[in-house]
Amino acid sequence: MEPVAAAGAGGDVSADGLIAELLDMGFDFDDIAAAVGAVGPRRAEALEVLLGGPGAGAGQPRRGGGAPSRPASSAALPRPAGKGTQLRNPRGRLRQSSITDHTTSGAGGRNVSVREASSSFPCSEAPVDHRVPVGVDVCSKLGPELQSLVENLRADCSHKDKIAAVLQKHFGFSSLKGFQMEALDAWFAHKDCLVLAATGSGKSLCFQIPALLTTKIVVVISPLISLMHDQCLKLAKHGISACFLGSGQPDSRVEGKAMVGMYKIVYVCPETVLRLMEPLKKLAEKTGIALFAIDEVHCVSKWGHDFRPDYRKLSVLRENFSSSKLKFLKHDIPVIALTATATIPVREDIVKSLKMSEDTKIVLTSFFRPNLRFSVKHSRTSASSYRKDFQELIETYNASRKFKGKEQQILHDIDRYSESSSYDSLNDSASDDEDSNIDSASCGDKNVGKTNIGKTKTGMPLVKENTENELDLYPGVDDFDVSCGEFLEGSQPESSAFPAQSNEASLSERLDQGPTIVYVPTRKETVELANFLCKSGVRAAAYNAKMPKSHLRQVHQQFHCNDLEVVVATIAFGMGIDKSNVRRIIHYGFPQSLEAYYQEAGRAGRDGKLSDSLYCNFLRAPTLLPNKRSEEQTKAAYRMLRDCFHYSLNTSTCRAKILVKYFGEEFGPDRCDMCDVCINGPPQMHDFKEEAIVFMNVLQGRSGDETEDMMYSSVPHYRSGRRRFGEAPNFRMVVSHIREKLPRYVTTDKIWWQGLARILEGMGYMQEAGGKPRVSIQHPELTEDGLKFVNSRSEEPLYAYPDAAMILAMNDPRPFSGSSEWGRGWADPEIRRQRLAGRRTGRRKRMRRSGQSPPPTGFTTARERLAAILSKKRRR
Ligand SMILES: Nc1ncnc2c1ncn2[C@@H]1O[C@H](COP(=O)(O)OP(=O)(O)OP(=O)(O)O)[C@@H](O)[C@H]1O
Ligand SMILES: [Mg+2]
Repeated sequence: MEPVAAAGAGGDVSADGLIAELLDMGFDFDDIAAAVGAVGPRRAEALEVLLGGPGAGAGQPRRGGGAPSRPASSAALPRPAGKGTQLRNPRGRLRQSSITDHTTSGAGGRNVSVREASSSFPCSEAPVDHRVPVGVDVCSKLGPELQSLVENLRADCSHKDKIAAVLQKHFGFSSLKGFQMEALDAWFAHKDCLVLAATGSGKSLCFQIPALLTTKIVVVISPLISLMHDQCLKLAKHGISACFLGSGQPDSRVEGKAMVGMYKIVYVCPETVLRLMEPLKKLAEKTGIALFAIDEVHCVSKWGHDFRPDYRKLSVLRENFSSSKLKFLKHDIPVIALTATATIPVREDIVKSLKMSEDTKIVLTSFFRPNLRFSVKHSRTSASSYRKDFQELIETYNASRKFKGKEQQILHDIDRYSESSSYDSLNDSASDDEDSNIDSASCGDKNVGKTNIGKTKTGMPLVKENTENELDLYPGVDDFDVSCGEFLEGSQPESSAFPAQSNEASLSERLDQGPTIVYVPTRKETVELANFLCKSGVRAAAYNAKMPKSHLRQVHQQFHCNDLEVVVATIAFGMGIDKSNVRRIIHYGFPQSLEAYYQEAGRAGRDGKLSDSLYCNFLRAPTLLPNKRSEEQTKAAYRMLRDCFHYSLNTSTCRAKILVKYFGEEFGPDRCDMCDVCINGPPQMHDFKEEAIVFMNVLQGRSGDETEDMMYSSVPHYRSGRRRFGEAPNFRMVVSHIREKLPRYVTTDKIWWQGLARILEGMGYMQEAGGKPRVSIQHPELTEDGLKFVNSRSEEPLYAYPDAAMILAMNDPRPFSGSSEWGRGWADPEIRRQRLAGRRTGRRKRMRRSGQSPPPTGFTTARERLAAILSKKRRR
């Protein structure tokens, strides 16, 4: 609403400012309208009128000594949308009355316009004033600008009353958050809106409330079945009818019912919405569609962390549901797009790809989550040193138990899944994010057995294909999707949606620290780690997209009922999951981007209480999970992975600051005072000049002299002369060379030098040869600036903070065994035997992976194996 300028000389504030101010002071709106109408936007005089001071005449003082009282006229104010205003539809469900002309364009809506809403403020009932003759409409005394202002304000008050009523009735909240109100304002104004707000901030209400304010339907596009399921269950608990549609929905009646407007909120996966264009047009004409909401909209962008090609096609919504295309529409059906994880380029991509209107309202809130405590734990152990890495977590849960460490029942047959999951290499986990896998597979081969996991129904052995089909096929009433296909208001009482709800109190007492989600990169690890935790006495379960839906449903329910202490999951258990008391998120292995990390970390502390987000760093550069990507996307994916790696190694900048900055936000306080970096403080800065010069010299083909003076000695450049390392020296070779040639660096291992390379890369002195995308430099090469620096022989120091890997390397120096020592080792028969055994194991593993049968075992030497092969041949 545009502010109306102060009217006339002596006006001390704008009219709307004054009205807002007086409303804040507690005066009644009609009284204010009368007063401002009479004296204009002058604070002192309007107050005089309101307080019945000199010249107020018959004006009734409203503020007495206490709180302002509601005048008699307030009886005529529009009532919140309670039972009285609800209309019964033919099917007997309660429907909310309309409040704006959002309801007028669809045939099913009741026509209540802004004017009609405002007409429930009878201006003639304004308090009597000597300047306002009895019986004269106050509004008619106002100028046209003030009149429209007053009407808008009245409509606004009406909206707010109705919103407050549905908010309280359905969700039990007393008020909307600022950003939620802004998004609703955009909807009232028929505008498209992009909402960028922190995880757990309450974005869902921005599209759920409109469904309750009109007779129309809200269509929500969501990427994950688990997420749609979660939200439908919640809505049912709040008495709001909802359903979800997708290829996993075998009950075609649900879709039919949804398309004739039987559910207030219809969740659809993107593929399905593209198929349903014509039925949706009919729905828009007959019942009306209030809003299209595209949740987790970062999936639209190729540059986001979770690109879904079908999301990109959702521009059809803006193209097809506009008043220019559908003549029965008075306004375009607004599109609201929501996410917590969009960097600035991703935001631009979203608006462009969805063809959102030019006047799209951008609602942006801080990404900072003040109750999340970020920290990184560095470990040199392998990712499977569960005992060491999870001891603390096990103790946390076992501390309050009577029988400490008692093995817990495993939710699923762990051996069965270990067997099937042994096929799950890192490669397979890439598709874990696609819950649609579950979706589509469930409609697949109906011949596959229902319960037999070890063998198929036909007795076929458990091979990868069978396992995958079988794991995803659980048709029947017990099916994950079927049972949550439709949620009628009140049809899913709290207890039936979450059967163990009644146990919550006692269980939550025991779970004094709340549940934990551990994210691991592969499906195999979900099972292995869950197994380990169960055996250590923790109530844990695995969750990944390839598990049976009945299992996934059980995990969901038990997690929500606090029956589970730990869920070990892949990214399939990420986006949108809303459980208030999750206290700890542990990333055991690298996420693929900081967006994914922030998204998953955002599952914690949604009740506002202090929660931990711990990240385990194994000091190895993470690898990119295979996926279909263009060259450009691969580069972007590497960049995201590198940002993630650098975040974990950072020792000097507040972690919350890095995260919000990543999303383009300036972090006001500069530090969160909670993360490990803020608490421990940065390490001491170090002058890396000497090491940098040695490293850069060696890169240039200089052999690296033992004396400080020779640091700059001009040994022939490897490109022009000795070509010691070939065109692109390998990092390991460079480091071995330094360690061999310069005794003072003999205990300084590769991870330290990699840290130095990161510092030099950050300064623009070093890069990966050939510009290849890498997470960590493997073939270091000096840039122009690097060459200038090393040749300048400047006396300037090179101060920097050592990163986490460098600190760990300094605290835990590793002895160096050069190639000469390796050669000497062969002379020792025991070392030789061990090395040969190691080689054999490696070869056997490689062969098994590539599907070949490994050579027979039981031979200790190659000679024995050869003899066995020869005798076999002879026998033939
Ligand atoms: N106005 C409000 N007052 C109090 N609590 C609220 C309000 N709005 C939402 N919430 C609560 O905030 C929690 C998170 O809401 P929601 O799931 O919509 O978050 P989100 O922003 O979509 O998060 P994510 O990005 O993780 O999907 C819910 O449990 C909800 O009940
Ligand atoms: Mg959400």
